Amino acid sequence: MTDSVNRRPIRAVAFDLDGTLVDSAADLMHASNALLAELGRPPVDLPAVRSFIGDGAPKLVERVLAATGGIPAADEAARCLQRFLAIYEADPSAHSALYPGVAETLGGLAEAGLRLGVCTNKPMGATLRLLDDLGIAGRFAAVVGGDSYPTRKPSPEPVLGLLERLEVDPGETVFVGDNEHDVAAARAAGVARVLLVPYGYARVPLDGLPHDGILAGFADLPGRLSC
Ligand SMILES: O=C(O)COP(=O)(O)O
Ligand SMILES: [Mg+2]
Repeated sequence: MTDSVNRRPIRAVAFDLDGTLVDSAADLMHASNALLAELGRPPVDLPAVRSFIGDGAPKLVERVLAATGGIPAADEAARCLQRFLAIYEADPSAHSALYPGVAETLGGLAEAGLRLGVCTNKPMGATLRLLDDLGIAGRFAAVVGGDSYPTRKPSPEPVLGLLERLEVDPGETVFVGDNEHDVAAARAAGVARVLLVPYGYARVPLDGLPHDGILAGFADLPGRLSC
C-alpha cells in the first residue's frame, strides 16, 4: 500500500485504543463508581466519564474525584488511584465492546501483511487484559500503554517507542485515533498520515485538528490506506 503524498509504502498501522478500537467508557464508569461507593461519594454518569477519558488513568481518577467532592490530599489520592486500578484491571471488558467493523478490518489488514500496533494512554495491565478479553490481542505485533514510557500522548515518545518495536519508520506508518492527543502525538512523531474515527471520545471538534481524514467508520480504513 502506498501513501499518496510521499509515495512511500505504508507498512504499519498504529491504533489508539479507547474510543478508536474499543468502546470502553462503561467499564471505566463502573470502576469509578465502585471506588466512589467505597468513599461514600455520589456516582458519575457516562457522559462525564467519556469526557474524562484520554489522558490516562491518573487523570481520569483525578477528574472523577474533582467532580464528586474534590481531590483529596496526595497520599489519599494515590490510594484512590491504586484502588481504581485494582478494580478496573480485574475486569475491564464486561461492559465494553469493539466498535463495528474492528475485528474484521484488523483481520484483513493483518492478512494483507501490515504490521499493527496499539498506542494507548491506558495502563498496560488493563490494556493487555482488554485486548485479550475482546479477542484481538493476537492481531498486534506490539502494544504500548500509558505507563510504558515516562510520557504519554500527546507526547510523541510512546508513538516512536511503538514504531521502534514494530521495526518501521514513521514515514511508512498511518496512525488511527479518536482525539486531539492522538493527532498531536502522531504528528510530532512524523507519521505519514493521521486518520480519525468519527465516534470516539474527542473533547474538541475533529474538524479543527490537523488530521489527514475522518473515516466514515472503522471499515472505511483499508480504502484510506491505499488512496
Ligand atoms: O485515557 C486513557 O486511559 C486511554 O485513552 P486512549 O486509549 O484513548 O489513549
Ligand atoms: Mg482514544
